[in-house]
Amino acid sequence: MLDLAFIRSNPDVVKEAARLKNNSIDIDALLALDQHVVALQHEVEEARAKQNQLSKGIQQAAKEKNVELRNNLIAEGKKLAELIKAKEPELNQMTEERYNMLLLVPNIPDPSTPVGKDESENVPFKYWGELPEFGFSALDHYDLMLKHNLVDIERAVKVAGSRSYVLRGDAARLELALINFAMDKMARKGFTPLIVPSMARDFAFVGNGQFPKGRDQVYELKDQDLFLVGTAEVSITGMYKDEILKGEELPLKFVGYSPCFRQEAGTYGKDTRGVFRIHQFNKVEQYIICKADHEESVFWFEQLLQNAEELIQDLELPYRVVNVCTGDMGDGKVGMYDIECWVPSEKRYRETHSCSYLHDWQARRANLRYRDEEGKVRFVHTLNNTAIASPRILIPLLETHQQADGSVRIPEALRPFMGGQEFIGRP
Ligand SMILES: Nc1ncnc2c1ncn2[C@@H]1O[C@H](COS(=O)(=O)NC(=O)[C@@H](N)CO)[C@@H](O)[C@H]1O
Repeated sequence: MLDLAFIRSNPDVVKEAARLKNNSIDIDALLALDQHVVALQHEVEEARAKQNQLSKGIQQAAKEKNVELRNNLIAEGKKLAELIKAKEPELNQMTEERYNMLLLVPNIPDPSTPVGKDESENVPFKYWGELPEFGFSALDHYDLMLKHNLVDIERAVKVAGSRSYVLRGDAARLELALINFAMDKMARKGFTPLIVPSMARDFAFVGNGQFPKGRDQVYELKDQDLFLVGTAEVSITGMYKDEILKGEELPLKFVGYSPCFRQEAGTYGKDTRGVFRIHQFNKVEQYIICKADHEESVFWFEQLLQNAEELIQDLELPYRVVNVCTGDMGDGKVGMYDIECWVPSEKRYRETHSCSYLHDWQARRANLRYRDEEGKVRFVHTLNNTAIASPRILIPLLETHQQADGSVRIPEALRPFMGGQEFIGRP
C-alpha cells in the first residue's frame, strides 16, 4: 500500500506505475472517493466540535437559570446528534471502500526496472557456469527419478490429487539435505533461522500482498480465519504486526523454513511433468526487515541475490539472473531479480529463485514500524529472496549432475548433509 498523501500529490506517477504493471486501478476514482471521505469526515468532526461547545453553553445556561436558552441549545444539540447519526455509517462505509481500493494500488517500480508487458521482456544480465555437455543421451529429471525409484506420483495423486508427489529414498534425503545446507549457510551469514507456521490469518496475507489479489492461489481452512501460506514470507510479515521495533535492532535478518501451498490457479496444463509445478513444496526463505532508506534496501537487495548465487554456485548449477520487467513483477515490488537455473532436458533456464525489495509497501499494509534515530515512528522496508525451494531445485540438480551410468553426482557442498554420500544410484 502506498501513502495516501503520496498518491494525492503524485497521481500521475501512480497512474504510470499502474499502467506499467498492467494494473487496472482507477486512481481518479480513488482520489474522488478520498475527497468525499475527507469532506464527510470534516462535516462530522465540525458537528462534534459544535456539540462540545453546545454542552458547555447548556451548562452555562443552566447555571444562569436561563431556561429558554438552555432549551434552544438542547434542541440544536439534538439536530447535530441526528446529523452525526445519519452521516457516520456513510463515512465508515466509504472509509472502508477507500481502504479496499488502496490495497489495489501498486508500488512504484524503480527506474532501473525494465519496462515490459510480461516475462518474455525480463532482462537477463548475468550468466554463470559452463552449460553441461553430456556425451551420452541424458535423461530429464522425471526419468532420472523413476530410474532410481526416487518419486511416486501415482500414489501421491491417489492421496492428494493432481500436482502432488512422493519423494522417495535419496530424493527425500536430498531435499532435507538441501534445506539443511541452505539454513546452515544462511545462519553462518548471521540470518536467524526460523521454522514458521504454514497456517496464517487473513491479515498476514493482506499485509504480505497475497490478499485481496491472489486470493485464488491460497488454500483456505474451512470456517476458520486460517489459510495455508504459499511462502514463509507471509508468516514472517505477520509476526511483527503492530509492534514498534527499535531502530538500533534493525536490520532483522531471517532465514525461514516452511512447507508452502499453492493452488496454481490458471496454470492448467502447464509444467505438468514431474515435480516442476506442484501444490505443496518446501522452501527456505531469506527475509529482511530494515530501516526506511532506499540505499539500505538496495544494499540488502543485492546481498540477498548474492546469498542465493553462492548457494547455487555451491551446488555447481549453471544459472542466469534476470531483471524482472514491470509487467511481470507484481504490484508490491520496487525491484525484482529472478534466478533461473539451466535445465538440460529443456535446453533453457527455468526459475528457481525470486528476489524482491518492496520499500514500505508491505510494512504499511501489515503495520510494521520502527522508531528511527530521531525518535520518529516510521514504516520499515521489507525484502525477500528464495534461499532454496525444493523439489524445484532438484530438477536442475539431478539433470546437471547425471553421469553416463545414469547415477547422479552429489555436489561436494551437499555431501556433509547426505552422510558423506557422493552419488545417487551407485552402490
Ligand atoms: N507451484 C510451485 N511448485 C514448485 N516450486 C514452486 C512453486 N511456486 C514457487 N516455487 C518455487 O518457489 C520459488 C519462490 O516462489 S516465488 O513465488 O517466486 N517467490 C516467493 O515465494 C518469495 N517469497 C521468494 O522466495 C520459485 O522461484 C520456485 O523455485
